[in-house]
Amino acid sequence: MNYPMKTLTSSIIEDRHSSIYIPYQLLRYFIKKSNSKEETKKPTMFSPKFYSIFTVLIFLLLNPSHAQLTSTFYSNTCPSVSSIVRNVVQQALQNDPRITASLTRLHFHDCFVNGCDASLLLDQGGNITLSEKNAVPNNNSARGFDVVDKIKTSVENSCPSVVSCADILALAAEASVSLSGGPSWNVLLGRRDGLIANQSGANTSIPNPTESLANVTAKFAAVGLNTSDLVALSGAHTFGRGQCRFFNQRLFNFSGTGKPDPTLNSTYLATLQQNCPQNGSGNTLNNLDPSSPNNFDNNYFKNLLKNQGLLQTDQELFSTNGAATISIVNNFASNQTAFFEAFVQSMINMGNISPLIGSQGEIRSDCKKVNGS
Ligand code: HEM
Ligand SMILES: [Ca+2]
Repeated sequence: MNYPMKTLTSSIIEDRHSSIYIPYQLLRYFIKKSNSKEETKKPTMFSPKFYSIFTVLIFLLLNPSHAQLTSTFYSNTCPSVSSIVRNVVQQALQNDPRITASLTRLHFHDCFVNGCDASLLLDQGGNITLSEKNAVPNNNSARGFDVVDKIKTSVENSCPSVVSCADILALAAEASVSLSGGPSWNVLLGRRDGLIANQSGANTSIPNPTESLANVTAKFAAVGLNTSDLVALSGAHTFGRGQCRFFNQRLFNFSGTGKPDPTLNSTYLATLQQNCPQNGSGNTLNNLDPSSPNNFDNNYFKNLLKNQGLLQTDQELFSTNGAATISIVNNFASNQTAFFEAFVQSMINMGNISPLIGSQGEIRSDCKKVNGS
């Protein structure tokens, strides 16, 4: 399935956050000024008006801050990058049914910290004193780094020093979703790799699974994502696993009540209590979507309607009184196409979080370390 980009030009320049908003307003000002005069002469060469418009246009062309990610970024330098990435993910999937989920999560954990700059992939050592890999949300949890390295090697073999690790994470997420039965889309590319990691940023910016909907919403808002993005992207919990330690606070003594979380379906609760006994290993794995654990579909939302969300933050999307997220969950539960379309748009939104572009950062040759270190 392909999702054509919306009529971009008008929406982009009307968008106050767009880097070309200010020059656009300037241009409007000059046009208004010229229209307000009784006789509207066309600007001729060497007239002051011509220079004003000319200056604005030159500014637009030269201002690097309006450069953006594009789906054609590697069409000349690495035209088959998408299929190279896809092939390696497909290979890995043959031995590990979970890998597509794990790779999708890596892009999320990268983008929420310093933007989508592959900061997550840097190993601790040398100038990297505190890696993101060792941050609480990632340590003994984030996985798939070995497959990212395989993808990078395969891409470097065809197109050395051209494709960033940040773009590889975005491409791997798309390949993962579509190989698991979800939508396909044109990934926007042109990100460059950062030179630093931000462990404390990872600890604070990535939502944790026991916080309130208000908190999670605020953490999404902090990176420019709204409530619809939150619900759509949470739908990624349609595949992959969660360890007991991330939700066992719900099972026996929820918030000091001495009882389980009341928004847990009783049959589902019994299964989870059995799989995650008190004083058992917190590392035992559970399917995030018990109804279709490896398929990218809208069952995640159907589960929420039945009080079968695994994480507290999952169930909160549907069970928080009066929340704006409830109607979105209902819509996605009843309409998989609506979910897929929203998911694609929100993945693009997430992939656009403060990318490094132009001459910022670098193209790492090894995703685990900054070049020359
Ligand atoms: C809304 C806030 C979110 C919270 C609190 C959250 C939390 C978690 C937690 C605790 C796990 C289990 C990790 C483990 O047991 O090791 C998990 C797994 C996962 N998350 Fe999220 N997540 C959120 C949003 C997202 C988003 C936006 C995506 C992607 C777009 C995503 C994709 C995944 C995937 C695919 C897995 C399974 C990974 C695997 O099996 O390796 N999550 N998440
Ligand atoms: Ca599923």
